[in-house]
Amino acid sequence: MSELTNSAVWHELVGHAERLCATNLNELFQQQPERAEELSVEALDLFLDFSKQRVDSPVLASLHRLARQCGFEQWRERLFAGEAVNHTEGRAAYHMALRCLDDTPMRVDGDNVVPLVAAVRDRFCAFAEAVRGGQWTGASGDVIRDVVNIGIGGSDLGPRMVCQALAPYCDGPRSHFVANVDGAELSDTLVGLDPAQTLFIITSKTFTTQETMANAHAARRWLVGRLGEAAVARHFVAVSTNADAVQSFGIAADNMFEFWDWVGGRYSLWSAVGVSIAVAMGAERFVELLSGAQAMDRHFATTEGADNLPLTLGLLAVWNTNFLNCPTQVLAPYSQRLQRFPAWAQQLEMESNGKSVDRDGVALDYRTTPVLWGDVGTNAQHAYFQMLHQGTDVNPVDFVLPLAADHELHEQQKLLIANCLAQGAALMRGKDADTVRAELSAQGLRGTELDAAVPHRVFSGNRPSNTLLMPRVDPFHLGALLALYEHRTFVQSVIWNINAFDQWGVELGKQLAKSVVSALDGEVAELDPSTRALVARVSEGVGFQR
Ligand SMILES: O=P(O)(O)OC[C@H]1O[C@H](O)[C@H](O)[C@@H](O)[C@@H]1O
Repeated sequence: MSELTNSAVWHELVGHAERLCATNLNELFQQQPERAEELSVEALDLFLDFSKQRVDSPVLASLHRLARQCGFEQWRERLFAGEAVNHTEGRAAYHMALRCLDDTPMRVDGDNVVPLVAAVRDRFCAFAEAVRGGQWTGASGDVIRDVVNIGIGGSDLGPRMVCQALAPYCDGPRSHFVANVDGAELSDTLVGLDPAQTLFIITSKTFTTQETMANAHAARRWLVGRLGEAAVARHFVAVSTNADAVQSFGIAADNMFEFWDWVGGRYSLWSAVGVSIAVAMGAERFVELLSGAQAMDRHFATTEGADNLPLTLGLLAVWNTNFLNCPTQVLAPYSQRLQRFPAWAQQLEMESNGKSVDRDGVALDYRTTPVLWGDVGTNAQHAYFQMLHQGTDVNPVDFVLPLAADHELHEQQKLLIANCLAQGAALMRGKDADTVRAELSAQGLRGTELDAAVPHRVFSGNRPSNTLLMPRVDPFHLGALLALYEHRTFVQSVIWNINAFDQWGVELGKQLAKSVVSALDGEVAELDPSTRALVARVSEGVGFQR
């Protein structure tokens, strides 16, 4: 047994879960009439209602004791002090320094990185403004109309999601994102683009990622084939920590924006990785995004206990995962603008906390991250919400609801809001057999027909959810929302005693992809019999042509 699962507070929480098994949420509201007011927390106009979670005051008190026992305050201090919390890579996880917009020193290995960060930000923001203003032109003097970010994982998901979420603020050149090594994405993107008016931003922390390099070289060939080699300097810039690889690719140091190894890929949209955002919506709005995140950092770093929003969200997730044994966690943004938010959060959460050994490498005897998934409401209601309401597993939902619309279709906004609130209510309340029976009887059903119909229409209810209200999807509040989820992820990692900032689990597949490429090229490669047989089959021309 681990120290964690053997601790008194862990046992206490297991006991609470057993106790609450017999109580449903509707009863909890009867026992605690002020529950809706009491089980809520607000920061920066983000209002979290967690009264529909299966918790009561003793559970919350134990969860906060668990956080103390796991050294939450000390770990938070170490994170904000720039210590090497990512110990398997010997690095800090200091994305908060990227959104430090004042002179507060933030040190990594004794060096204040804030001036360095500000200098690079000034450079890439000035570049973004020059592209937007038409001072940075293509090789033939044309204004840039289309910007293509080529990157994958953290070098894609963040900027792609932000540009979609803040589309109404994007008044610069059109932005495009290419991630997949499947050439279909790049080919489709290039259709209709004029090379003379197109700028490529090659975004890769390592500048060695196979997919990004393949797409970058293909884009380079496309451009050089039309405008000649000399045009590369005006049509390609890079964002990376690897200056040598950028130069070998043929991008001059002047056209590279750097970041640092203490910025994890999935935490990097705040760095020069966000240059595509700055080009799309302007430096001022990009800085607004940063300031929302910085405000959430301050809230997280300085607010104690139950008033701390990311801490609350993190502890609720731990409760649902480890004590109520919920297998997955659903994200349901009720906002078309936030369509890519679940994809971004998937990398954030599952790449950070998808671990099965603790910080010392010892196998865990408790679960870490559940599967995180979801899509926008109301679409998701007409797809998989059936399972959320009546399936055998209980999957807690985070409803994220921006209130103000940025369009004139106010009646539809009302419908959107109503649907979001109704889904949380339905998951919680359910509908019992007596109610169903009465409804069906009123419709004239009788006897065996009635008996047969009832079970299919019963909802067990008692299914937990959070409702997170935000005023609107604007740069400041989006920044705050994203930082909230980043810190929630960190809180969970502290409870689980795992390193949230490495991702060794993605390496093996990358290595094996190289072996498979060799095998497809007819070279000898060490492969298991199953994969060798598949290679032989695709090489014979079934669905694959060299
Ligand atoms: O930015 P890059 O170095 O190209 O990395 C892109 C992505 O690929 C890696 O495999 C990691 O799993 C991600 O954390 C990273 O964001």
